[in-house]
Amino acid sequence: MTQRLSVAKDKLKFVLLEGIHATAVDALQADGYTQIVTSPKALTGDALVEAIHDAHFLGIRSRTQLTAEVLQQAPKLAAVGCFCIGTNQVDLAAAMHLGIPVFNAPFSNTRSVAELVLAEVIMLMRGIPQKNALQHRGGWDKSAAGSYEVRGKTLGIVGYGHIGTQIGVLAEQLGMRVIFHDIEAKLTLGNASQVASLDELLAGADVVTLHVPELPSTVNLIGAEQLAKMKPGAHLINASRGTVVDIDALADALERKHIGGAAIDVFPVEPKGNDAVFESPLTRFENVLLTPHIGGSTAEAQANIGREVAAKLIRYSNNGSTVSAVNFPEVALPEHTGRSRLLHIHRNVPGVLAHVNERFSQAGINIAAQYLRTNDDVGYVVIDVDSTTSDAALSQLCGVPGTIRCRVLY
Ligand SMILES: NC(=O)C1=CN([C@@H]2O[C@H](COP(=O)(O)OP(=O)(O)OC[C@H]3O[C@@H](n4cnc5c(N)ncnc54)[C@H](O)[C@@H]3O)[C@@H](O)[C@H]2O)C=CC1
Ligand SMILES: O=C(O)C(=O)COP(=O)(O)O
Repeated sequence: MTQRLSVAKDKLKFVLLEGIHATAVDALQADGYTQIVTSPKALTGDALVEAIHDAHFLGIRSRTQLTAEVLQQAPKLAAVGCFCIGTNQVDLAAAMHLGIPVFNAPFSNTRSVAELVLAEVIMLMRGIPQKNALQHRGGWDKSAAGSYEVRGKTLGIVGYGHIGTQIGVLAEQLGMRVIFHDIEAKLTLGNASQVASLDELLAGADVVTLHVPELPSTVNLIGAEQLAKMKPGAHLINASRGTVVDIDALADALERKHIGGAAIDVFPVEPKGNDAVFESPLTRFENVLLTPHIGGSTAEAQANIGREVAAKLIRYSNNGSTVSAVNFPEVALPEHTGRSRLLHIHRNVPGVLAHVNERFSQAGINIAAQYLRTNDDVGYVVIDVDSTTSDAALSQLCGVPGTIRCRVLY
């Protein structure tokens, strides 16, 4: 049956920043959404607030910083889609308290990162970055000195999640020995083995590659102390987040030639756009492969991410489902049942559901179905009622103490 949303699809505004792939626009249009504003750039400050002040849905990638202050200035915002893996650029707690679920694409670009890292392992072990730089200057260094096969060498993976595991599998196919360190006990794939500590990994690996999220606990995870524990001449790869490595300490370790080379894709401060200047203490080292945060930037990954995150925003908009939201109670919902559906987001204080049910009962409103999930801070309840009672139901629902947001979906 045709679903009639209480707000027509052509009244809902989607703002997609940072050059999100056209597959996202295609998916939204195919579902009947017409108000889609796109921008190739990340926005900051007043420009960001101006762009999203009347948006119902917002799509970003890794650069747009959604602070509590910014989110508060987007009163209509119903959900955020991060068209990438990392969600550290969003104040997730603030979004949750404002009743805004945040979705991401947890694995659409993992293969792209894994392939790049694998290529970098080989490039670093062969000393290609410095040979390439020399040759661009007219030099010629045909020599086997400092150049090694990866077969039989040890790859140390820090963070054995979606990306780390794929790299482990691919590296073993090249004949590498794989060890990893993770704060969780993990199912090991292939012949990989989990070592007891970060120190043990650093002491045993010929190449260390980082695949942890940005968290308070991963800031400067690799600093001077950790670099000193790496084998002399070993290589470091970081395609996770810039804050994970102390760049000055890395520059120092490279200067002293304790570290043989590095491949760095992410930086503590990244240029705001392709027309901005890149500055880093690492630019002076020819044995460092520098890339502009393109680990996940392939045609395949971006097209898949566009479809995947757009589908999550569409499902939340059409149906209310929060499955796979990263900051919100996850409620899985059946498709449209021919009744009216009401959404209620509330502070998770005792008695909210009792209040809802008491109010509905007193108003003579029959609840056909009710779905509830809570986390420590917020609750999300979805209620299906007979369509003739939806107005009365909404006014009861919005009067419940602790309400953050309430609306009729259809
Ligand atoms: N350069 C790029 O373009 C891209 C970068 N990324 C970054 O890569 C990160 C990792 O991605 P996934 O593998 O998908 O994440 P994931 O969540 O699947 O895996 C992360 C792993 O790190 C582990 N971990 C967390 N803290 C740790 C610590 N202190 N020490 C050791 N292990 C720790 C977790 O237990 C988990 O197993 C993302 O959070 C994102 O920031 C992701 C995609 C593209
Ligand atoms: O997926 C991620 O977390 C990334 O870092 C990729 O970010 P991007 O979409 O290329 O800005």
